[in-house]
Amino acid sequence: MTTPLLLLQGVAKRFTLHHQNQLELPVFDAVDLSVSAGECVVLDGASGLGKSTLLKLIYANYRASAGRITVQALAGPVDLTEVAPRELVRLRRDTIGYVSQFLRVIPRVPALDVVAEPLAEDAGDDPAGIEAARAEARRWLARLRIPERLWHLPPATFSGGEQQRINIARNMIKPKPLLLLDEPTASLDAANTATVIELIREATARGAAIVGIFHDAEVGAAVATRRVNVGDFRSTRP
Ligand SMILES: Nc1ncnc2c1ncn2[C@@H]1O[C@H](COP(=O)(O)OP(=O)(O)OP(=O)(O)O)[C@@H](O)[C@H]1O
Repeated sequence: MTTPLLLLQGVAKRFTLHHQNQLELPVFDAVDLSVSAGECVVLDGASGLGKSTLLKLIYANYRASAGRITVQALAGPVDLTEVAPRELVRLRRDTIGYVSQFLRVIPRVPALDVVAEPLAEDAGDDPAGIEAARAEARRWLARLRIPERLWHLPPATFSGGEQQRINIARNMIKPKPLLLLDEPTASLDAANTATVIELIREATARGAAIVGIFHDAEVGAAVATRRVNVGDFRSTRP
């Protein structure tokens, strides 16, 4: 059996609401989940059950209240529940990708460079590497149908769907072993949704492990290799 790329063992999550007399809001009692290379696990469950919370735990945006979250990084396994900040930055650069619904706009940086940045960063000062990163960014922008006249403008004024496509390109351009997708097609039209389905399938085909949330049932069905209901990880319903 191959080692899973991502392994959650007994993961619990409670939020403590400090402005409400330290009220405890339990979300997960015990999450046990293993995801291997080439799998696309689609998270199901009614609104508020904890789908986004689970992705944020895996991305280490949220701290688990108990349990272990192990990811296979280049240098070996890492427990995300006790990772140091500097190691987390490295993991997010090389191992864990996260596509949220919204682009965090970087003022004054043109779309082409926003998309090229993850590859350009690895190229350092090597001009050929930087040009290769920008060439790859052009391919992603074209594939996601961003009109060429927008490539040299900062995405702050782009439409919701255009910003979402820039976000997808930026976060998928560098192939990473683990990819977390939080409704990547929420604002996209049919043609671009179809392209994103292709991109997700290509990522699983190259061996990425993917965990995703898709409110569009057709998209979820098109990409899932397995479905998991997050309601199974809690004893109480909200
Ligand atoms: N930062 C937070 N502080 C307090 N409570 C939170 C926080 N983040 C999420 N929650 C609570 O955790 C529960 C799960 O929220 P989450 O966003 O993960 O649900 P979801 O299944 O993704 O919902 P939806 O499908 O509506 O997006 C909700 O009750 C929510 O209010």
